[in-house]
Amino acid sequence: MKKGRIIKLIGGLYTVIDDEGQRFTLKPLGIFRHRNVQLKVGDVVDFNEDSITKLYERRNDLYRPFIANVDQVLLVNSVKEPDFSFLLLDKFITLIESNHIDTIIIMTKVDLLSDNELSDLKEKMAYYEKFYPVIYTSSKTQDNLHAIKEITKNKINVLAGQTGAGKSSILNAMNPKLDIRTNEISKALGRGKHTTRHVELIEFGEGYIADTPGFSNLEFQDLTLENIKYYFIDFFQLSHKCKFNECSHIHEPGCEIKKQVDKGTIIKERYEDYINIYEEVKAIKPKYRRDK
Ligand SMILES: Nc1nc2c(ncn2[C@@H]2O[C@H](COP(=O)(O)OP(=O)(O)OP(=O)(O)O)[C@@H](O)[C@H]2O)c(=O)[nH]1
Ligand SMILES: [Zn+2]
Repeated sequence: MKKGRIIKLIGGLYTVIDDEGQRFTLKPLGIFRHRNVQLKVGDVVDFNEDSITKLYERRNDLYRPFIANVDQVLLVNSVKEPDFSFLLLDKFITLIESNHIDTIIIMTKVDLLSDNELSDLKEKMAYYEKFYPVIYTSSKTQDNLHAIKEITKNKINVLAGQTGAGKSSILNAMNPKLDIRTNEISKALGRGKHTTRHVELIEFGEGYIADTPGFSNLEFQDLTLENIKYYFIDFFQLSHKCKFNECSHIHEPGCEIKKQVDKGTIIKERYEDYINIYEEVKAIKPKYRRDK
């Protein structure tokens, strides 16, 4: 009996890799099907010569992308082309937090900004650095790639970020062995494969990354209005100071969050994004329309 991790699924056969990096092609025992358990890429399993025999408990379990035991999301933002957007950043963070996964913020294409532009952006982003690791990089100049290597070591990573942000380029810069042109990686990143739920873990520095555009579609269907305030972890940490226990930080008197926004300790972009996301979720959840 051996233990390993599922890194690939093709035609009902799973590729499992053990601690020594040896790969095995296996099928699952019938018990999984009988119990209606679907094994996923990322799963930790026991196996014998030809079959997967046991599934270990999952740390987390995503449906889109179809993957288990993700350690962290590398949220890729371009500082330019396309322009950096606080709203997009906060939308992605909200979705990632709602899945209880760690967020690493990657700010890429820094080669496209002047020193002044970059230091202005860094000043604002310093607020986020209190809550999330923020790494500035450029796939073009290979600037600071070692910081990405360090933070992804021995982890299962998923990429996220808007189209054109520079995700494939980071993949390429981190894993030149892959030697795939960016647009081909784009294909490998799952374009058109959503329906077949293809996911594969590939080597990324000294860790793994899923070759899927995780969280690329910013859908808030699964969020509830009441929970958004928990996904803004900076708000959550201060919320015990709000006058009302279940303060939504929007219209209640004695709201600590609004106080901090006025004082400038919470940047106003962050608060505006919260309102924006709140209103968006409210609009897609008809049941909230009646009472408000
Ligand atoms: N100057 C500069 N250009 C970059 C950098 N990284 C990526 N690009 C360019 O930005 C464009 C988009 O990069 P991709 O890596 O394909 O972006 P992506 O996030 O994978 O995009 P999708 O596949 O559409 O999701 C390409 O033309 C890249 O050459 C960078 O660090 N500096
Ligand atoms: Zn409040």
